[in-house]
Amino acid sequence: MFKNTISNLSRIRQVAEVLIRYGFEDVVTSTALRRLVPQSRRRSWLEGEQAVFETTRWERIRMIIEELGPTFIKLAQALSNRADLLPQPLIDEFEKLQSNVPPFPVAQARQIIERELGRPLEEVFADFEEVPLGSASIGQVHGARLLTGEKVVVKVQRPDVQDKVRTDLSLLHELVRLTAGFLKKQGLSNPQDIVDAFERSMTKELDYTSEARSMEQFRKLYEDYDTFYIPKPYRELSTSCMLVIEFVSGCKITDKPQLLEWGLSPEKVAEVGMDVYLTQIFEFGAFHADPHPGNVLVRPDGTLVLIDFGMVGRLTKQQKYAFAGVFIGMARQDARSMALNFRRLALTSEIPDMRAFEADLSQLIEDFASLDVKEMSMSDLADSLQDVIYRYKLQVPGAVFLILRALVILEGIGKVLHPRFNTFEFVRPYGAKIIAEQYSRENIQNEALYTGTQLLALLQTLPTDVRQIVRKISRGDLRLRVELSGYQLLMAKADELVGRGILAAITVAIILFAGLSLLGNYSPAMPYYRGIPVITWWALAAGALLLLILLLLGTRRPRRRKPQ
Ligand SMILES: Nc1ncnc2c1ncn2[C@@H]1O[C@H](COP(=O)(O)OP(=O)(O)OP(=O)(O)O)[C@@H](O)[C@H]1O
Repeated sequence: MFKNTISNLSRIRQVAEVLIRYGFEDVVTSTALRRLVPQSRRRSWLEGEQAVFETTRWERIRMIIEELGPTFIKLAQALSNRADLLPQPLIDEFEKLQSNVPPFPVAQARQIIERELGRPLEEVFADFEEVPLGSASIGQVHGARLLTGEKVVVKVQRPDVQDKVRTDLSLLHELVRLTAGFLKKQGLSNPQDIVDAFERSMTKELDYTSEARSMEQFRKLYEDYDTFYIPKPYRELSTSCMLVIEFVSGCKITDKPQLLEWGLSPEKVAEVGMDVYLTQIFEFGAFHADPHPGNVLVRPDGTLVLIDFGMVGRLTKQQKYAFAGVFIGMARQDARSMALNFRRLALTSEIPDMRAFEADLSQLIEDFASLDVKEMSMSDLADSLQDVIYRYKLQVPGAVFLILRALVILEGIGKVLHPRFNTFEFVRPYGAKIIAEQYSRENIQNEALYTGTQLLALLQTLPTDVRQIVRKISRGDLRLRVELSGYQLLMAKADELVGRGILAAITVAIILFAGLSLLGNYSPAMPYYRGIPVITWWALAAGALLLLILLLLGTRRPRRRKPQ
């Protein structure tokens, strides 16, 4: 506890120092510097960081995040598709956030490897490359060769990264708690949920055994594919902060000159890439969530290789059908079906104003229908769908955002390889497949079996439950406690409705009685009718009519309001 507080405090100091160094405003005032920075360090900051002051505010925010380390970099990357929350120039900067950060010394990497293996490095590896192949915010990757001769890569986590991320996450939780009111006003109603989800994904990314498990799962799913390969993890040499994987050689998928030199068709490579991804999303419901070009390699024989399974998205079968249903609804220009599938997809199925929601989806369909297929872009569609999700505060599974982001990245890759690349042409056949799968005999049987099992469970417990109730009734000690939420409101409403009903009944009776009697029997010569002056009957009828109008106005339905 004490240790936590101390590390939190020292991290707060570090964060504050970085913020002050880069300045909150476009110019760092010398007064602010004088007050906050000791004389000895003031000059070096001003001289050493001169370039900082020539940058824009958005660039400076990106630099601050880069300097604050892995947690903030990953958070900014996760927020880089929230166009509803962040200004576009900041999103552009966040997209530049490179995972390439300077490597840490190889001596430290060796130390970590030996600690994790529990023996000297030479007892496992015949060679170990000193210069890393890549280094990112969480770890770095070294090439190596096992004593058995196999070429491998060793992914080693940065020293203390787990502690640092834990401290940052606790700071983030605290920050969100303190600013919840402000964030709510900015339209972010569930910041704590966002941080929770982020914490879950960071925790997974920090556990390399979870990455190894995902690789094994995907290797199994794709074992029959000869156009696609996933390298093998060496589980016996891996721990939560060190991962040994089979080495694969290949070029980046976007390296068109290299593909052409190998005699491969870039268009074909793009097709295979898209196919592999769409099967992950629409068939397996589990997908590699970070398909940036550095993670998708191509071998000289054209086989596609995916590396880095640190972030994997998953959809349940029902979520998968609902997600596909949104796309199918759109392709069929059916806003209602799109809306219903969105509702199935949302974790809370409440959509306050379904009609307005459907109207907005109709508009979205119209906007896209007016485009030529060539003009359609996945990134525009992803923006529009995300906009609808945020506007109606739909709590859709996080995997949905990951899919949209992955499809946008893939579209970018496709366009590099194939000038006329169109994501929608690839997605279309999957729609038909999904419909066929959803209504397959097997699925219907499974659904029926599930419902049947539920029913059976109910029938099994029913006789006992009924017997118990009957016994209580016969003993006279059955008590019912009914709790209704909004009971008071309900009763007040009921009172009001009963009052209105009686009034309406009386009014209608008077109108009928007075009106019909008068119309049937009235003659101008008649001063009285049934012993009452005719003028009184007229007054009664007019009063009743007025009452009826008032009643009708009172029961008028409130006007539908569009959510903001
Ligand atoms: N199995 C492999 N075979 C060959 N090279 C690899 C392999 N795995 C990783 N690399 C190299 O190491 C680099 C970093 O690997 P990886 O993407 O797994 O690490 P990371 O820390 O998650 O990085 P990032 O966040 O940038 O994706 C890759 O870009 C690639 O050059």
